Amino acid sequence: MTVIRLAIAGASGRMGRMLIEAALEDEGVVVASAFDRPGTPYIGRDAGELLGAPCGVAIVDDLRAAIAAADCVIDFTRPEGTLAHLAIARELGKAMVIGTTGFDAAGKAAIAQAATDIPVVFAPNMAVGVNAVFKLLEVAARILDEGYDVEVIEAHHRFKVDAPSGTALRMGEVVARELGRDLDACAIYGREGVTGERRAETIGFSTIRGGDIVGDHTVLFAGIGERIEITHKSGSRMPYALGSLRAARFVAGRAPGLFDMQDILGLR
Ligand SMILES: NC(=O)C1=CN([C@@H]2O[C@H](COP(=O)(O)OP(=O)(O)OC[C@H]3O[C@@H](n4cnc5c(N)ncnc54)[C@H](OP(=O)(O)O)[C@@H]3O)[C@@H](O)[C@H]2O)C=CC1
Ligand SMILES: O=C(O)C1=N[C@H](C(=O)O)C[C@H](O)C1
Repeated sequence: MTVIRLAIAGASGRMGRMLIEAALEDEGVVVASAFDRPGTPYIGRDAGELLGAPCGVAIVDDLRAAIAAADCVIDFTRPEGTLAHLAIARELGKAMVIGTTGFDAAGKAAIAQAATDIPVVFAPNMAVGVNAVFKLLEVAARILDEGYDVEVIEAHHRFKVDAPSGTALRMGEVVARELGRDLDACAIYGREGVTGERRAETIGFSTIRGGDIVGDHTVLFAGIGERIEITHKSGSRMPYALGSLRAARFVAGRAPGLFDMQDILGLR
C-alpha cells in the first residue's frame, strides 16, 4: 500500500485539527507537514498537541517547505490563503484537496486554471451524506419541476464567515440545473420589507448563524397542499475530514484535472 504524505493547511483551525485527528488514525496516510499563516500563536507547536495527542510534527509557517514535503495538500482555510497555497502546489507539482468555501468567480476560475497543471479536488462539502443529498436533489427537482417553490435553508456556527454556505449554494446550483434555470439570475438571498409575491422561478436562500451548529441544510419544495423537505444535519466535522482523506487518496499521483466528491463517490 502506498502511504500518502499530507500537508495540512490551516492546521490549528477547526477543520485542520479534525483532519490531523483523522489522518493520525488512518494507516494509508501520514501527516508530513502542518502549516498555518505566519503570526498565529500555534507556530512551532506540535500539530497533535491541540488534540491532546502529540505526533512529532510541528506547525510551521514556511508554506513552501511544508508543501514540498507532501504528495497532497489538504486546505480548509480562506479563499485568499487557499489561492496562495494553490500557486505553490502548482509550482511544485503537488495534488490538492480544497474544502474552503466563499470563493468569488475569479477565485473559482483560478482553481480551474491550476487544475490544468495539477490534480485538484474542490468540493464545498466532503461528507458522503451531503453528496448523497446532492444526488437526491437531482431526482426531486426532476419530479417536482412545476408548482413547487424551492427554498434552501442553512444553519451554521457563529464563527462562520461566508454566507450562504458553499453547500447551500451547490444545492441551489443542482436544483437550478435540473430545472433549466440559471442560479445567478434566479437566486434570492434573504428578503426584507415589501417584497411582493414570490416569483415562481426564484430559488430562495435563508441563513442562520448561531452557537456551535456544525452545519444543517434543508431544501424545501413547497407546493399547494403539500411540501417536501430534504435535510442533512452534521453532528460532527469528522465526516468532512474522512471525505477529505478519501479525496486525497483519489487525487494523489493522478493526472491533472478538476474533480469533486461526486467523482470520488462515483455519483457523476
Ligand atoms: N468542504 C467541506 O466539507 C467543509 C468546508 N469548510 C470550509 O473550510 C473553511 C475553514 O473552516 P474552519 O476550519 O471552520 O475555519 P477556521 O477559522 O477554524 O480555520 C481556518 C484556518 O485557516 C487559517 N487562515 C485564515 N485565514 C487565512 C489566510 N488568509 N491564509 C492562510 N490561512 C488562513 C486560520 O488561521 P487563523 O486562526 O490565524 O485565522 C485557521 O488556521 C471554511 O471556508 C469553511 O466553510 C468547513 C467544513 C467542511
Ligand atoms: O464553515 C463550515 O463549518 C462549513 N462550511 C461548508 C460550507 O460552507 O458549506 C461545509 C459545511 O457546511 C461546514
